[in-house]
Amino acid sequence: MTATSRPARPVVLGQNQYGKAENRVVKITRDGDTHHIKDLNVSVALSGAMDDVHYSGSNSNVLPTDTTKNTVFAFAKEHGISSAEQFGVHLARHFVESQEGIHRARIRIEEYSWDRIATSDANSRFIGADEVQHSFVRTGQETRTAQVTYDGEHFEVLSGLKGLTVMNSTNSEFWGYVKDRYTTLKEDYDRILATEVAAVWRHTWSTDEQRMPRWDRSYAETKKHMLQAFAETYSLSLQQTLYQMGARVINSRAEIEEIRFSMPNKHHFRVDLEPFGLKNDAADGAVYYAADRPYGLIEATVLRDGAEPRIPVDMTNL
Ligand SMILES: O=c1[nH]c(=O)c2[nH]c(=O)[nH]c2[nH]1
Repeated sequence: MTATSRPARPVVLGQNQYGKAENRVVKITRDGDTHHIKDLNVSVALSGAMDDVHYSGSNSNVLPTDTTKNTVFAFAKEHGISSAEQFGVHLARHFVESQEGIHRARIRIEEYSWDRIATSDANSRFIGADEVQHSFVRTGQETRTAQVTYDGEHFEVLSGLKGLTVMNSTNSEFWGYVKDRYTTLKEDYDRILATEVAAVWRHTWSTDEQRMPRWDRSYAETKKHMLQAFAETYSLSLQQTLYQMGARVINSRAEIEEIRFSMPNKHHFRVDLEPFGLKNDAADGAVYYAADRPYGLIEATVLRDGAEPRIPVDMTNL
């Protein structure tokens, strides 16, 4: 070693996890001639005593990712899928409790929903007035999400949705903001407010002993409260609307103590039609240019007072 050479720095392994990502599992349940669809995208991430596989290549603690994939499909068949959250709880518990080397499991799920195709064809097999029992169209609505983490003692369940596009064609203003030498935006006293809501909310439920929420009902109610608050808020900013949506959920749902939103402001600009001698006032029903980018991006967490903020600031992967 020369006087100037330095010893190699010791290197250590940091956070690590592994598993099979994006298992696309579709489960059909037949109720007589009436079929039901559960369409999920399930990602498994496991961690625990995994130093050896990284340092020496010993696989003695490694449950293959292929096995985690098989487990997802086998559980769908053996136990069914009552809700994304329930399925996630079941899988997370299985991986941690069946494998000594696995200490933590995180299951992320996206759920795609389908609507029944309505038809009036007399030859079709109907459920209700005119719904076919086995023909569906993917709804253009939101994607439901769930993330379940289990460490052997506590579960953390984050439910959510993304792609829920909403618009108020009035009852929105934006004025009184800071103006500097670069500000050109005109104050607006009657504008369109539109956004594509992405939200993640954290349940207080964390162990088997306490009663589990009824996941599907909790989801439906949470979405309803968000939508009602969006529709009922006379908005002076998207930030204010976001807060009202979160507050409505926290005040209405005891099982939820934190909710985070990421909401792009889908700008609709009133078109200047003066060159054509046309007035284009909101009050008369205006024509707007729907810009897709750039967009304002409004993000915030709303919590029950005293609750700890635990939903990650960047929730794009949840
Ligand atoms: O609701 C809004 N919030 C803003 O912060 C903002 N900024 C902007 O240019 N338009 C808007 N609208």
